[in-house]
Amino acid sequence: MAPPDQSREVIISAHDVRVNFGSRFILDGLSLDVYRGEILGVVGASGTGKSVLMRTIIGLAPLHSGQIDVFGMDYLNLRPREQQRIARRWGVLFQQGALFSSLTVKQNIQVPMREYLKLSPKLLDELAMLKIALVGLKPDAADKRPSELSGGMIKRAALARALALDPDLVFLDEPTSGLDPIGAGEFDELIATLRQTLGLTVYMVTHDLDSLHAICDRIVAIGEGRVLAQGPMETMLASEHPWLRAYFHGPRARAALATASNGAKRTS
Ligand SMILES: Nc1ncnc2c1ncn2[C@@H]1O[C@H](COP(=O)(O)OP(=O)(O)OP(=O)(O)O)[C@@H](O)[C@H]1O
Repeated sequence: MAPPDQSREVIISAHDVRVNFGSRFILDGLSLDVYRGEILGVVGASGTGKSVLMRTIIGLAPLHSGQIDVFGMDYLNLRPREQQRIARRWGVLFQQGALFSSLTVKQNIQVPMREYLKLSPKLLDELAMLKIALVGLKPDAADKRPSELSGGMIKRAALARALALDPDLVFLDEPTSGLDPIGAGEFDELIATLRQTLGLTVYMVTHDLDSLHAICDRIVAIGEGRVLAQGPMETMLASEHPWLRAYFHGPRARAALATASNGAKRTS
């Protein structure tokens, strides 16, 4: 494994993380670093614990042992008030968006704002409309409920909610799953643009090889409860691990690689 990069600021540092449900350890000695400003892609076979790791980092799944620092703080062992202060510096896009179905897009975006900020209704509306524009939704999406939105619009609305508090860090759980290739490509571009313009650090769980090629600076491959490999795409392509070979050299991977090197449109 590559030595830690001392020259870059570490935003998330996970060390020897173990997470279990009953007698089964999903994560068993996993260590990784996430650097400021990077887009990190987290990959692994289905059920290897990618979502569990993301949820553990943000305190939604119980850590059995190990250490996780976020923004240099041992988040899980802070007092609730300090945890709140840290948590408002990140936004989360859960799988399927996880929007409140009874609320409009605007109201969904305002949920974290109401929790953390004391603002007038007028300002809350203005801020929500700004976020809606930021993620490329039309203003008329504001008053729609999730059931009235397409899959791509739901992802954008969920991203707008993740950005509600101007976070430094966003967690994205399979942001392009369920989108058609064009929609997925546009969503990748949006993430890359937001990283650039807002200076975000992006932690992205994904199965999408096109996304990995198109926008990820580094990739972490998870399996057997730990990190199998981490580094840029070249490191993944050079790995001899059987799962990595199958994943990064299979037919879908070849198509994604061809797409990336031609700068062409995605394949389905
Ligand atoms: N609350 C829970 N209780 C018991 N088992 C759980 C719980 N949450 C997750 N698991 C188990 O942990 C394992 C890892 O789940 P996780 O959702 O992290 O996988 P994943 O790598 O994200 O998979 P996918 O790529 O399919 O989304 C699975 O076997 C899952 O059933």
